[in-house]
Parts: sequence; structure tokens; C-alpha cells
Amino acid sequence: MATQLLCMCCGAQPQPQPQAAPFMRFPFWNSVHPKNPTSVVRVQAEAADMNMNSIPHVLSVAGSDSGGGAGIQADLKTCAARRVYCSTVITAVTAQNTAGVQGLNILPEDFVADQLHSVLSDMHVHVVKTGMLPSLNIVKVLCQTLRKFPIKALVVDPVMISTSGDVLVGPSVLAGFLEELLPMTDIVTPNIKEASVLLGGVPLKSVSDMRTAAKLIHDLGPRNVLVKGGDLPNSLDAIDVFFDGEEFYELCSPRVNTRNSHGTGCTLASCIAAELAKGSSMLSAVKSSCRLNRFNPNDLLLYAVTDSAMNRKWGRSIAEAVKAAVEGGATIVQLREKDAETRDFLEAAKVCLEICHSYGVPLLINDRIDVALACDADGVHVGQSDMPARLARTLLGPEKIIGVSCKTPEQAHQAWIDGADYIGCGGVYPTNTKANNRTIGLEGLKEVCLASTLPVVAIGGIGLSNAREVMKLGAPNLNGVAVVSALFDRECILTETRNLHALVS
Ligand SMILES: Nc1ncnc2c1ncn2[C@@H]1O[C@H](COP(=O)(O)OP(=O)(O)O)[C@@H](O)[C@H]1O
Ligand SMILES: Cc1ncc(COP(=O)(O)O)c(N)n1
Ligand SMILES: [Mg+2]
Repeated sequence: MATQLLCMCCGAQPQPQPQAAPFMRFPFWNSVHPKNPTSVVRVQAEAADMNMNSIPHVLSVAGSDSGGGAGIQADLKTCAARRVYCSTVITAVTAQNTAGVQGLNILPEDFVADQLHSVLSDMHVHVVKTGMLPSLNIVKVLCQTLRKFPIKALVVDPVMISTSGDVLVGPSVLAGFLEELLPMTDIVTPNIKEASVLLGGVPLKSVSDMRTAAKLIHDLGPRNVLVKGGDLPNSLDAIDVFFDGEEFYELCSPRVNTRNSHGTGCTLASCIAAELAKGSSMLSAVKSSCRLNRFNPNDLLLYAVTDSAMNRKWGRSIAEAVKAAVEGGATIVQLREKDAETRDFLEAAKVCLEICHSYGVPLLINDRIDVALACDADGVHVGQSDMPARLARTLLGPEKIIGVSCKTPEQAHQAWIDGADYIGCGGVYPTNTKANNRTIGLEGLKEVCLASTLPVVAIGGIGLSNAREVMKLGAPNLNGVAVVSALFDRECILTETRNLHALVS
């Protein structure tokens, strides 16, 4: 059946290409734009052409969450964010919201089998990711189908109880996991409660228990195990334990103080599936999904911001200034080069990136997203009148660090919504590096810190004389101080940075 589709840009009708015989069922996919072959139609044709095997493809076999936070909905969003195609086989429909699960309707296993067959017999699926498998028969049907259709990897999130505490999958399913599914699994990702159920009820109370559990679950057949520690009591960080049969890895990220963690497990498992579909190794898929390579708020402790006018005044190159700052103990560097030529700036940024990385220090670029992308910097810092953080996130992808300058709780809230990683808050004290900049004082800083969900670095007129009083404020989320003149408008950057580092740590 040929659907009449028109080009989105000019309304022209695509012309079918007769030589594209194997795909005749989908004439639109095999058509080129009558006027411009590289147009929207071609892009859509390529994106839609799963048979070409070129588009990374995850099949999510999971339940629907009407609230959109977990299940199929989380999987679709995660795969889209990681730029991977996601098809879906729905196993159950839940009436669910942030408060809990109000209703559950399990689909008949025959219909789950039909959905599996429709997708797997037609498209080239690289990775299958499972979430809620609510009946033993559904587990059996899935295993039977997977034996018929070879895939690159099987990711199993053994969903049993929702974050809200509602039972999503009864104990009868356990036999299917142990006997059939786990032995064919490439990675299983239980949370601590699920790990305990898989092991017959042993409680997990510490990271050491999680390691033992990972080893025991590995003995049940899956090639890799990730025990997630989001719900581990009394732990400051969120720690997940990964075991590949030989080595243990503790993947540690700062715990976000929130009760809104519904869907975290589904998101993590589909992220791993998406990275595997793109061709990553298991370890790097897991690391990049646990965001190990990303931002650590402790890096904000001593944040050095370069200034071209000061470097000129003291006859230093940007690279010389940056080297002295990181040697002295700067924990993150931002290049703020307002008047450099683009090409010179790019070359300098590449050199600075090498210097910073040799000290394990992240490098951010002020405002210039193009330069950050071109030199593959760790991220950007944007002001309220620069590129909006939401667009910066779209342009830079999920991995890069994004900071936003904020003076008010409202701006801090917006930065969080827009997907930023931290906020720079100030000017705390009067400064001459920014003309007409309103000073918010320690009170203003405290107000923003209290309201912020993101880590905060204080900025504006901070140096040796007042850095300690800023840190002593003890405001929640305040992770450090950002400094311009007190480092770069001085004769010896190295000494100043060392002294300041001693003061704030
Ligand atoms: N409050 C939190 N702060 C930071 N990371 C978290 C938090 N809660 C969970 N995570 C992370 O989210 C992922 C999912 O873990 P978890 O919530 O334990 O799984 P599930 O959603 O299956 O219960 C893990 O990487 C875990 O470390
Ligand atoms: C349909 C469905 N699938 C999975 C989960 C588990 O997600 P979480 O454990 O993060 O609440 C859920 N709540 N709903
Ligand atoms: Mg969770």
C-alpha cells in the first residue's frame, strides 16, 4: 500500500525508484526528491530504512507507563536522546503516575509474540532491551523468539517493583528469569531489591554486599552484571557495581537529592542498550550510561576563568596562563576570550585542552559553542544573553558540561530545566571584569544556592581576601569559587592559585 506523502519542505511528490526492488513495500523510503536528492525526503528515507542495517536500533520489550517517566516511554526518550532508533513491544499497560501504580493490564503472551515477530522479522534490530516482563509465559515467548532471531546483545532490566513500591511483576516470573532469560543475557541491571530477589532474598546493605551479589548473579548465566545502588541506604554517592566476570568496577556519581527517581533504572538500561547498538564495548556503554566521564560537582572547587586583557597586560599567552593555573591547583578552567580571532582562539583552546587533560582538569569554553565543538572541549559556560542552555544542550549532546550564569532563583530553576550541569552565581562582590554587573552579595548567593537543584560556583570579585568567607557561608549546593583577576591579574599565577587552593580546600 503506497501512502501519498509530500515533501515537508516544498510539498513536492517523491518519485519512486524502480531499481529499489527489495523495498517495494515502502515506496516512500526508496524515493528521492524530484528536485533535490539531498533534501528532507532523502534524510527521512535513510532514517526510516532499517533494512539498510546502518541505523543503530534498539527493540524495547517493556510496559507502558501512562505517566511517561518509566517503561516504554522512558526507553523511547532515552534512545532518541542517544540518537538510536527504538521499536517497541508492549507487554503491559499501567495506569501510573509519580505517586504510584493505580492499575495494570497484562497483554496476552500471543499478542506479545505477534509484536515481537512483526518487528524482528522485518527490521534489523541490534539490541533487545527488556523492562517489565509481567508473566512467565511472556518471558518464555520472548526467549523462544530471541532464539529464532539473532541479535548483537540482550540487555535485561529485571523490573519487579516500581520506585513507588508497587509490585509490577509477581514471583512466578522468577523461574523464567533463572532458567531461560538470564543464561542468554549480555547484561542484567538489577537494583538492590531486584538483586536480592534474584538471589532468593538475601538483603543488600553495602557496596561490599553489592559486589558479592554481582558475582553470584553472574553465576546465574548473564555475561555482565550491573547492580544499581540508587536505593542503597546511607550512601552519599550513587554507586553502581559492574562485574564482567573478571573485574569489578564501582561507578560512582554524586547523589542528586531528590525523590523523583522514578524511571532511572529504565533510562539507564536503555542508555546501555543504545550505546551497545552504536557499537560500544560493554564497559564503555556502561560507563557512558552511568555518566562516569562527565561532570563532577567537586571540580567547581577552584574554577579559573581566563581573561584576554589580563594576559595581554602581563605579556602571557592563554596557554601559559592556563598551565600555571592548573599547576597551582585550579580544578576546572574556563577560557573567556572575548576579543580573540576565531582561528587563534581555536588553536589556543586545543593547546589548553591538552594541558588541562594532562592534569585531569576539565576545560570549558565561554559562550563559543562552535569553538567548544571544534576542539572537543569538555563543555561550555553560557550567560543569560548567550545561546540558551537548552539549545546548547541540543547542540552539544548529553555528555558535555554546561554551566549557566544565574543571579536569581528563577534563572537557576530554568538552568536546571534546560539541562545545565551547574550554575555560576554572582557577582558576589563588585568587580571590574564585568561592566554594569549587578552585585548580589552573600545574601543573594545564599538565596540562589538554597533554591538551586544544580551545584553552584560563586563568582565576582572573589580572591584571597574573601574566598574563605564565601565558602564559610556553608550554603547548600555551593561547591566552590570562580576567580578571574585574583589569579590572572597577578604577577605569579602559580603562587596565587596555590594560595587560593589552600584557602578553599
Ligand atoms: N538520587 C540519585 N542520584 C544520582 N543517581 C541516582 C539516584 N538514584 C538513582 N541513581 C542512579 O540511577 C541509576 C538507576 O538506579 P536505581 O534507581 O537504583 O534503579 P531502579 O530505577 O531500577 O530502582 C543508577 O545508575 C543509580 O546510581
Ligand atoms: C511500566 C513500568 N516499567 C518499569 C517501571 C520501573 O521503573 P522504576 O523502578 O524506575 O519506577 C515502572 N515503574 N513502570
Ligand atoms: Mg530508580
